[in-house]
Amino acid sequence: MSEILTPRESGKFIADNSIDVKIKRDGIEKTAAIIFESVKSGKFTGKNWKSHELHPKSMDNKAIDWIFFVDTLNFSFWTDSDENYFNVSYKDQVYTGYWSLCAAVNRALDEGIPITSPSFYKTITMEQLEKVLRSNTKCTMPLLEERLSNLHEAGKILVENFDGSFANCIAACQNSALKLLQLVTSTFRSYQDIATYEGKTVSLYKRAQIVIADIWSCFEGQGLGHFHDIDCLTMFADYRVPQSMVYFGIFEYSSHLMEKLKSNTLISSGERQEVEIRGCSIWAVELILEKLKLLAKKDPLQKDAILNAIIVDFYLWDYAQSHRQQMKDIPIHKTRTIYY
Ligand SMILES: Nc1nc2c(c(CN[C@H]3C=C[C@H](O)[C@@H]3O)cn2[C@@H]2O[C@H](COP(=O)(O)O)[C@@H](O)[C@H]2O)c(=O)[nH]1
Repeated sequence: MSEILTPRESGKFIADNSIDVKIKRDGIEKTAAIIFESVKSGKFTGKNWKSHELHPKSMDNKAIDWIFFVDTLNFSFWTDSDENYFNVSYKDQVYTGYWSLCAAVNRALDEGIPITSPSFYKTITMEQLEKVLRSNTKCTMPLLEERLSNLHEAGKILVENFDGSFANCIAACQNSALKLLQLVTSTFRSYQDIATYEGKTVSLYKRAQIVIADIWSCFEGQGLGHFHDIDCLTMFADYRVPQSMVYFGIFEYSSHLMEKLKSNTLISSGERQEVEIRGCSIWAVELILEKLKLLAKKDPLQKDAILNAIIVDFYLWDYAQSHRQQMKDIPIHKTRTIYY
């Protein structure tokens, strides 16, 4: 296999050659200014991750195994029609999408099921997984078979090679995010999120990067969550952030692509248009970050603000979650995949 471009190199290469997705300079400038104001006002910080009621609050191995379990299943929650949506009730709240996965995991733990322990999920049965992920509706989370095999693969490797916890994978990487990224993507097949574009092998590594970002967020950059090179990560190329990209005027889709998305046409994993949406997401966040850093440099009070692709990504993702109504006419791309 030809040399694999890093996610950042992949983002630039794809954006430079993209046909159906254009990145708009003025959208970049405007969004950087909006995010900067939000960071400046303290409304948006890296602490948002931990403030969510479903995310772990402790900074220990239990939290690490929770995060790795969730991120091993953190993909493809969209359903082909709204009435088929599954949802999970937990502590008097109803959750959908990514949050329904988190709610289901916490519900299972409350029920005494050690769902996040690799020694448990390495041999989990489909029946047990269906019970853990059960929905209020008759619908199940998509790709259950793939979720089961991801868990069997990850559980087996962690028990046999890392003494039963993902914490030992982190400990083997001398606080380097890059080393941990390389370990995760070379050890767990389900995290090998790469594609071919214009003859080159590009990497998006969405779940491998978000698991590191989630641990960094949960540990507030300390202890096992301290990564001296955390800024080497890019954003996490999923199907939700592109909605924000269109909303903020950063992305302009060709009419051909927009018609395809609006007609709910499935795009297969690795297809050119899918890779362009994901690669341009990565590059657009890099361009926003570059502007953000310039704004912070000019503002003495903000010169020490924590600014990286993670913060920009979380802002855009959380914005899409809290502005569903405003974004309801912006279609997501529908690719059924285990990678995001
Ligand atoms: N780029 C990016 N993609 C993210 C997340 C998250 C979890 N974010 C929380 C954790 C920390 C942040 O502060 C957020 O509170 C999930 N996803 C992806 O979204 C999709 C699910 O969407 P929906 O069907 O609407 O739930 C699916 O591909 C999933 O893999 C993120 O942060 N960034």
